[in-house]
Amino acid sequence: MSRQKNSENGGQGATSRAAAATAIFHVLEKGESLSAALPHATGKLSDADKRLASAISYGVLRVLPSLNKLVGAKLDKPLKGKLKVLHYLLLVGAYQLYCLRIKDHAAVSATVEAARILGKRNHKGLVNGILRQLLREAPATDESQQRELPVDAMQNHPRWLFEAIQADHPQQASDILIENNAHPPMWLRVNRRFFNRDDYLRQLEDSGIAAEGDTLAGDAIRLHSPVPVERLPGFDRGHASVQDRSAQLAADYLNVKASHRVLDCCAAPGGKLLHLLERNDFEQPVQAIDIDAKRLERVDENLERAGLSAVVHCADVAETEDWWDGEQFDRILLDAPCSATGVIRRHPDIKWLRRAEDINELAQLQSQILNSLWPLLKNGGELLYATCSILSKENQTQIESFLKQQSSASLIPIDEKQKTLQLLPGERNGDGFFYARLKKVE
Ligand SMILES: C[S@@+](CC[C@H](N)C(=O)[O-])C[C@H]1O[C@@H](n2cnc3c(N)ncnc32)[C@H](O)[C@@H]1O
Repeated sequence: MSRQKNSENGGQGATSRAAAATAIFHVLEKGESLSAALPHATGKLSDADKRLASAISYGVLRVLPSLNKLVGAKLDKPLKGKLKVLHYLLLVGAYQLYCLRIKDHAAVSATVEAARILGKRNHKGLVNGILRQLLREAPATDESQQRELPVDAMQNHPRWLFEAIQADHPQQASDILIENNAHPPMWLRVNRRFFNRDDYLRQLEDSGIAAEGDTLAGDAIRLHSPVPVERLPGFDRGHASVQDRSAQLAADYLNVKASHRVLDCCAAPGGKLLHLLERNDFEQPVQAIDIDAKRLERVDENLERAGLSAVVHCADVAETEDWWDGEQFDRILLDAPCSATGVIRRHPDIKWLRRAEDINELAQLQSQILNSLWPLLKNGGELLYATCSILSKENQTQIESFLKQQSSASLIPIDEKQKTLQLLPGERNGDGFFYARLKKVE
């Protein structure tokens, strides 16, 4: 893996290295997601330091085994207990030396100083010694300080996941593993209420942001390089939102009309809900449900930013008696809880947080939710089942067994070639996603 461009000179910024080590510690030792651990770890840091801490922690989790091997070989004995955070700080140091364009001396001094911030002043010598050993053994090859981290895409996945991907996608497995370690592009969704996509592309061009539209997802724009959202024209007024192109296809496949009574299950943080509302003036409010009150706050924020509204319930969607008023729906979007194995390039922590046994449990939960929702659909109505998984147990196999159980369910093919749609990570530059369109027949 070659180095990412990074403008930070690293002369200061020990706090960002300490924050990255702390966030990684919380993911790997406490089982927190990186998106939850980072805000805690970075707290009051400057925006630039937050960005650096984020880039380092995401990067370390992408190539964790490669870094563990590199650093582990330099330690006389493993760092355990209260010293474990130092192990993660060493990974943070090694990641900078191998994968970021930060001058060696700046990366080393900021990382050594971070040991003090982490309360390990007595171990500054250890951190310094190991990072300098790494520098000696792998001198940078040219003026750009290029140094290659030996990365084996398979090795950078847990074995169970490698085997599951291999079993479900034997032809594409090695491409999937490589994509999972890549940096994902930034996709936008243009709000049709304000602009068509060509207008917004022109605004981006005027702002010096290079971008292009997707051929299938009509509102999707891919930026050639990611930018902070504040740079996006009209972002604070809801003119555009960040959403992967694969996720944007839900708004097409749900096949809604303004007259429809629509239910969005598992709706937080509201990406697909907002897309539906941006495109349609529904005659009745869309109902949106999620079990997670904290994540539902994001739905409220997103609705407010876009000046749109929906009826939002905090409930377990499978416990329909707790929230359903008894009137059936024309359309149901079920964006089911899943392994998220299609979005590993965006959330590399998934590789280390998920366990093999989670997949069967998730498949059972998805089946339970599907079966609980089916009676809520009108005859002739449609349910769109979606996951950001690439594993068959949650996708094709799940839908096949549902169709066997529910005689009133039939599949509407995605197009003339495919009954359901399994997108793999990186396909058309998008995330891994699955869609099945189910219709209720009498
Ligand atoms: C893939 S995310 C949904 C993303 C969302 N549809 C969007 O487009 O922004 C899955 C959601 O399912 C929710 N969830 C999980 N189990 C649930 C349940 N039993 N009832 C309701 N929501 C659930 C989670 O809280 C999570 O927000």
